[in-house]
Amino acid sequence: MKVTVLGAAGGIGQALSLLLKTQLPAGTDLALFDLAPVTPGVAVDLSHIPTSVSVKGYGKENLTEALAGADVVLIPAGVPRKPGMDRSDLFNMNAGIIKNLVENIADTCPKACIGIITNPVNTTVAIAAEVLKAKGVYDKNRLFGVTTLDVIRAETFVGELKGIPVEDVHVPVIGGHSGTTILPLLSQVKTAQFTQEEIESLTHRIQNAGTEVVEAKAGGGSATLSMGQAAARFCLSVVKGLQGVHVTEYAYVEGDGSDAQYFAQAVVLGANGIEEILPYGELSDFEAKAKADMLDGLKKDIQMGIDFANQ
Ligand SMILES: NC(=O)C1=CN([C@@H]2O[C@H](COP(=O)(O)OP(=O)(O)OC[C@H]3O[C@@H](n4cnc5c(N)ncnc54)[C@H](O)[C@@H]3O)[C@@H](O)[C@H]2O)C=CC1
Ligand SMILES: O=C([O-])CC(=O)C(=O)O
Repeated sequence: MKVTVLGAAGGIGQALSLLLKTQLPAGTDLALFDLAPVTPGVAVDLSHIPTSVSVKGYGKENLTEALAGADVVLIPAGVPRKPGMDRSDLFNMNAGIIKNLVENIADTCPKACIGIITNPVNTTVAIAAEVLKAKGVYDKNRLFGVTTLDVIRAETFVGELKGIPVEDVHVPVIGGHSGTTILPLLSQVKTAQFTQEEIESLTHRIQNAGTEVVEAKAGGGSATLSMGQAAARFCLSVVKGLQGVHVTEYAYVEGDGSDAQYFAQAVVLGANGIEEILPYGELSDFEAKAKADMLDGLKKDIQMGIDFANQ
């Protein structure tokens, strides 16, 4: 098994790589690629941790080697937000980075499962899909926008509010990964009941949790540590799936298109990536209205990615 991280020297990349070095199954090769000159040093640093995961760093001339034989590629390469910006403001900087990196994946490891972390996820996943299609290697069961952070935040906030252990909290989060496109389904939480006021304030907090971190970091970037944890959890689940153990995670994927072409929902991961997309079940009136109100925006985000990739 080989896992490659593109953007491995950044805030997310380093936290993620540390967690993968300590948690991937024994025998896994971990390849770290970034343009930053510190990248080989990050790999040497991690290589001193005594686990049976081998780590190698690759600088900007060695993307092909970093990707060769990869089973899973995680992409946190790109620019993060500063206070006052929306995720969509990152499009101009990050769209081209994703296009270029995914072209290289298509050429070098076209069968890899790809997890896109780079924002705006609503759009960058569409760019990646179009690039893979143009190269004739698109498999919708192997391309994911990583939305695990929305799920772990929702579970943390509900656990805190209700005073219940977070292990006992399960919150589906569907839709996309920005603002109102992030839709937590609090009506489906089995271990807690909410007043309408709590539903509204929790939904708002979950949708704005990224901004909460951006503002608290005061110009020093966005979520990196919680995102490292979220991406590690997502990656470990994909790896488990590839090894034949079915695991369910939420991710932004191409489904049946009944809501939007790409939509975050529960997916069963297996030996070929997505084995099954699970229905999200019945929504409360509040959730149904929130979904109806955000779909146009999500579709526009997706179209922007399609147009960019095909221009
Ligand atoms: N999906 C999600 O839930 C989340 C997504 N993000 C997004 O993740 C991205 C990365 O965030 P951070 O790690 O905080 O940023 P960062 O600036 O700390 O790290 C980004 C890294 O990407 C590298 N990079 C830039 N262009 C590259 C290229 N072409 N190839 C390889 N590496 C390249 C940079 O050298 C840098 O080391 C941002 O777009 C951010 O908005 C952040 C948090 C959550
Ligand atoms: O808010 C941001 O820019 C980073 C992000 O996607 C998140 O923390 O959910």
